[in-house]
Amino acid sequence: MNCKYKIKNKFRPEVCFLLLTITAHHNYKDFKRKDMSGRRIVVFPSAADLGPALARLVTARADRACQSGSGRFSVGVSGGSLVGMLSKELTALPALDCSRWVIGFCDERVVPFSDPESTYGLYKDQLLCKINIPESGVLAIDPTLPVQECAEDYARKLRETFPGEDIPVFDLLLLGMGPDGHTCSLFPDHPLLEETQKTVAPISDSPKPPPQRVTLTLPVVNAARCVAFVSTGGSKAPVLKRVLEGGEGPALPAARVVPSKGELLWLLDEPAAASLTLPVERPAPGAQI
Ligand SMILES: O=C(O)[C@H](O)[C@@H](O)[C@H](O)[C@H](O)COP(=O)(O)O
Repeated sequence: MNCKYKIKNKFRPEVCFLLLTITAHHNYKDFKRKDMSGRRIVVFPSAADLGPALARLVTARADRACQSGSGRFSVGVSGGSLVGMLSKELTALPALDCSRWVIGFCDERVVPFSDPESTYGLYKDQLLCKINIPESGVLAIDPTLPVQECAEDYARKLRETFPGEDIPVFDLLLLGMGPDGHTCSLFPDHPLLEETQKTVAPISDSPKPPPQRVTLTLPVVNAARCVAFVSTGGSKAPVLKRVLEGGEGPALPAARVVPSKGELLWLLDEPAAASLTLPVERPAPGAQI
């Protein structure tokens, strides 16, 4: 068969139409998965089903980051119920290599690490002591400092960890959301929601105890390459509807997480998603999200 015929045959109109149809279907599927703001809402039957998918997301983004220019994976973690889920799922993975990971805290309570309220303390016991992350890869606060100085010291640590970046760009931030719509330690109607200069801010009047905390500010959260909320349980259903589908009054803190360039994922279980009416994804068991 001469070359000319081969080329002619390969690009027969029906072949082109088939290729175009497949490409369009793939793009439509991808477009359909993301709503207009590039946000994806992924719903799992239960928190037990969500956990392994979260671990797959973290390790997939870690692999991607470690193979990128930086050669490392920077992830910010939150407290609350995420500590147990993330620790359980990551420590269950065989041969997880965290040697090039950097773990920061999206927010932290200014209490001694031995205090059961210390997010670092909980992660240290449940995760950090069980993975091969170097000590230099864990960005913990100095809880012995007064809250203002503690925030300034943490901002310094971020500057050193993300040299040359006025606003540190994490590869992945894992956020929770309270029943009042707070995330990190950014609470409804709090002046910190308007903070645009600081990367880390102190708060001394947290409505969720303990009162003294430090938190990443929205500029840092919204600079991340990927932000994934993890929210489970029926108690979150009403506020999730307001955050994801809109409602009266000023935007709640979780609704103000709109990454400027990065991806936004909401990982929910069915009880938390029960009040939603907008399109969501329900992945097959074991699917990569
Ligand atoms: O340290 C904290 O308090 C958290 O970072 C906080 O922002 C948490 O993510 C939400 O309160 C949701 O917590 P739950 O998932 O436990 O409801």
